[in-house]
Parts: sequence; structure tokens; C-alpha cells
Amino acid sequence: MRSELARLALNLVRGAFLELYLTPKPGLVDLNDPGSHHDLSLDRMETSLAVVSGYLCRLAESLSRGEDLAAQVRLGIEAEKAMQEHAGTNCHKGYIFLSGLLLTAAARTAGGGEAALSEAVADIAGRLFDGTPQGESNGSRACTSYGARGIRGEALEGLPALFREALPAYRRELAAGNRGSAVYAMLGRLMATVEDTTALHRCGSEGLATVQEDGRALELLVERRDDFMSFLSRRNEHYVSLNLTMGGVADLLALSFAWLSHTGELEAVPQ
Ligand SMILES: CC(C)(COP(=O)(O)OP(=O)(O)OC[C@H]1O[C@@H](n2cnc3c(N)ncnc32)[C@H](O[C@H]2O[C@H](COP(=O)(O)OP(=O)(O)OP(=O)(O)O)[C@@H](O)[C@H]2O)[C@@H]1O)[C@@H](O)C(=O)NCCC(=O)NCCS
Ligand SMILES: Nc1ncnc2[nH]cnc12
Repeated sequence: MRSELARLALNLVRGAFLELYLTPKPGLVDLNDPGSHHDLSLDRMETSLAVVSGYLCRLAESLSRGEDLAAQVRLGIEAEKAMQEHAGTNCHKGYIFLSGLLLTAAARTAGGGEAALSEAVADIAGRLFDGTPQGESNGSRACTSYGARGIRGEALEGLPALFREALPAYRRELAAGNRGSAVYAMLGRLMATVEDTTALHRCGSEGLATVQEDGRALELLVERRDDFMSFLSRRNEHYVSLNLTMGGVADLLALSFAWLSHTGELEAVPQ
């Protein structure tokens, strides 16, 4: 169990690096540019991921020792502070939460399948958010103004973006023999379905609608074997001109990469 959690922790770090380096991604930091994030750079994101890596390692140890949920929440809050201190900004706030939640759920469902994992996520989120006031974050304000569910809703529902959207999209594309485009099918599905509060906070419901329409367009291009890389580059320029981005999609893409890496489905040779 201890080594299984440590292995998942490593895959969660790997997933975040794979997301960061996937290029191009509209509005987001990638190998080409920082997208619509004036306060971010590749360097800063990598510094932040060093913090995420230490955090996930400590979290796996805490879970292996059988510590309670309060200890895991403390580690998450400490990691958010350390990220601010070392990277100077909010690089992976959503991912610190989502990756911690998945690891904590995995510790409770050793050997169980994805349905059990999703249920455990929802159960833990129910305990975390039961009666907790939302606070004054960008995401909470977007949830109030636009009636969105944001990261809390995603967690309370057991990560449907991961289990019901991204993973099936990747697996369908892989089953059709298209390993090279499977990641983009997954990106398209996430863009089309996530209620991204970063997009809402930056550009309102029009911004979120743009991301969702682009997600559907990307899915069509992938399906038709058309030039989706040029499409993504052009949309990056457009997002930068609007100051539009999709931090929630980025975090959920990282989580999807992480889980596929953990199951061995990312590798060219099935394990
Ligand atoms: C529960 C917490 C996550 C607290 O939430 P809080 O209300 O403080 O935070 P939000 O503002 O809601 O931010 C949550 C981040 O989640 C990402 N996100 C957005 N939409 C979704 C979605 N639909 N599903 C999943 N995830 C989503 C997003 O993160 C990414 O974007 C970040 C940049 O966003 P923002 O800060 O708004 O930045 P800018 O637009 O650049 O802002 P300005 O410069 O304009 O000001 C980036 O960090 C990405 O990661 C949202 O930001 C949580 O904090 C909590 O309770 N923690 C406790 C400890 C813990 O981790 N526990 C785990 C124990 S198991
Ligand atoms: N690549 C990325 N760009 C901006 N914000 C992010 N949050 C997580 N990954 C991100």
C-alpha cells in the first residue's frame, strides 16, 4: 500500500509536467509562451511543481501512517503557502487540491476500481465542504455570479470531468488506433465540458462559452484527422488578445495524464 501510494504520488507529479509541456494550449503556459498569464512563466511553473512534488510525497507518507483527514488538509494549506512563497503566485492552486484529493481517495480504496475511487472522492469532498463558507476567491465569486459549480462541485460529484469525460475520450481514441491524437481528444472533451471558473473570472460567460465551443471544434478536428495543432496555435493568439485562459481545464488535464500514467495507458506498449 505504501509503495502504491508513493507510485501514485510520482505519477501525479509526472501528470502535471506532461500537462505543462503539452504545446500549444490556448491561454495557458506551455513551451512556446505563458499564454494569458502575465504573472507566470515556464520557470515559475517548474518551481511550483517542485513544491507540488514535495507536498505529494509528504501526503503519501501521512496517508501511509494512517493520519486523519485534518492532517491532509493541513499539508494542502501548507503547500498552497509554499507555492506562493517560492513561485510568487497561484500557479497550481487547483492542482494541489485535486491531486491531494485523488491520492487521499486512493488510500481509502486500495485495489478498488475507478467507480470506487470516484465515490471516495465525493465522500471526502462532502466532509471537506459540508457547511464550509466559500470565502473570497476568484473561483467563489465566479460561482456566485454565474451559478457555476467550480472546483468544489467537481470534487463533490466525484471528479466527473476525469472519470466520465477525459478518460473515456482518451480510451475511445486509443481503441480506434489513434495514439497520437488521443491526448487532444481528451483536451477537447475537457474544454467542451468543464465549468472553468478561471475562464469565467477572466472573461465572464462569453469567455467560458468560447472555451467550450473551441473544445467541440477541437474534438471535430481530431475526429476528421484535420490540422488541430494549427487550430490550437491560432486560438492561443485569440485567447491572449482577450486575456482568456482555462486553469481548471489545465488542472484536470494534468490529473488525467497522471491517472493514465498510473494505469500504464500512456505508454506505447501496454503493461
Ligand atoms: C477548495 C480550494 C480549492 C479553495 O478554493 P478557492 O475558493 O480558494 O479557490 P478558487 O478560486 O475556486 O480556485 C480553485 C482553482 O481550481 C481550478 N479550477 C477552476 N475551475 C475548475 C473546475 N471547474 N474544476 C476543477 N478545477 C477548477 C483553478 O485553478 C487553476 O487556475 C489557477 C489560476 O486561477 P486564479 O487564481 O483565478 O488565477 P488568475 O485568473 O490568474 O487570477 P488573477 O491573477 O486574475 O487574480 C491556477 O492556480 C490553476 O491551478 C482555480 O484557481 C482549496 O484551496 C482548499 O480548500 N484547499 C485546502 C487544502 C487542500 O488542498 N486539501 C486537500 C486535502 S485532501
Ligand atoms: N499550463 C498552465 N498554465 C496556466 N495555469 C495553469 N495551472 C495549471 N497548469 C497551468
